[in-house]
Amino acid sequence: MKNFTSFADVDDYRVLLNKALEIKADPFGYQHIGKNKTVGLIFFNPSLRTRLSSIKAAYNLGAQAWVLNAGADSWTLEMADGAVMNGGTQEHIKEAIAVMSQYCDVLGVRTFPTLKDRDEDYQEVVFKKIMQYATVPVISLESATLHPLQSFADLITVAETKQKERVKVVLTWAPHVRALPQCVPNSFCDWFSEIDWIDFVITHPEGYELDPKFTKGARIEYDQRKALEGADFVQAKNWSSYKDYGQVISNDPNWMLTPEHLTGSNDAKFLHCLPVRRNVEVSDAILDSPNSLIIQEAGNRVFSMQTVLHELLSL
Ligand SMILES: NCCC[C@H](NC(=O)CCC(=O)O)C(=O)O
Ligand SMILES: NC(=O)OP(=O)(O)O
Repeated sequence: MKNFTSFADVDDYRVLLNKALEIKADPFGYQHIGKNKTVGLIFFNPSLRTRLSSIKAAYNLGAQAWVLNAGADSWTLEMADGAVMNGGTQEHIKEAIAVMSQYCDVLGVRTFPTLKDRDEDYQEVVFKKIMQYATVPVISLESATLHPLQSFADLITVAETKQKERVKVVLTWAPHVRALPQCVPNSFCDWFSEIDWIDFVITHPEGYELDPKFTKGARIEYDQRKALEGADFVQAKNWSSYKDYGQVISNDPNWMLTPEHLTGSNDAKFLHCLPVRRNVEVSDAILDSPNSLIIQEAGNRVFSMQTVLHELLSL
């Protein structure tokens, strides 16, 4: 693994997953890996989990971490090649990333989608530019289209919780008050459609189909109840339309997950990447039930990041 930006960067998920479970069992057992190493973290949008779990992961490995909130903490960055910088932008991303690469051994980057220009978002224009100018390995802390550290943490959570060999995992769309990115569901599909011991089903209202590049032929069931039948795990998440890009084309409140929705499931355990809008996406009764894995899942963000850092700092 040279960088960590999607499932495709992982040589063998089984090896990575086993490493994560090993690291979780002995979090401080690999401190030689991070000795005298620095993890750089740059955020172009807000974060609670990714920021703090990344710092904790670096600490567990014996490395130091610094964080830059681009725009807020630094100069206003120019993204366009060939720009005449006589306006509001003060420093070009070209120098900024090259300079930050001087100050770390691995660089974590969070970008964001425009939700306006699908081509620009899905070509990962900003993220690719950063990768081009970085001289150290790059980790996606969530890009315009993917959130691999989240999906890896979700996989760790399912793997350590499941009670039987094969499990059914359902990704369900949920209502929301805003138009949200497709990163988390895209990434969940990118990872979970590849796991040989998972029967993976996606459910959403018609019109919310995700990019087939990420769903990779996974079963789509438009009837939410039917999709949830026999489910062992359910991950709820809102996303805006890919087809009618960035739009909220429908927002049926009946899609909000409640215990009643799960009566046909196999006592399904509940996942959500967080932050979650209570009683809009999911009811309190689900979030606060013993079947809710959301805090354990967020805890596993430390171990997904620590495992990835372990790989990239060992290069
Ligand atoms: N980093 C994890 C996901 C963050 C983001 N959620 C949000 O923006 C929620 C904001 C709100 O609830 O207003 C998303 O869905 O992609
Ligand atoms: N799940 C997640 O990535 O959360 P943050 O946006 O708070 O980092």
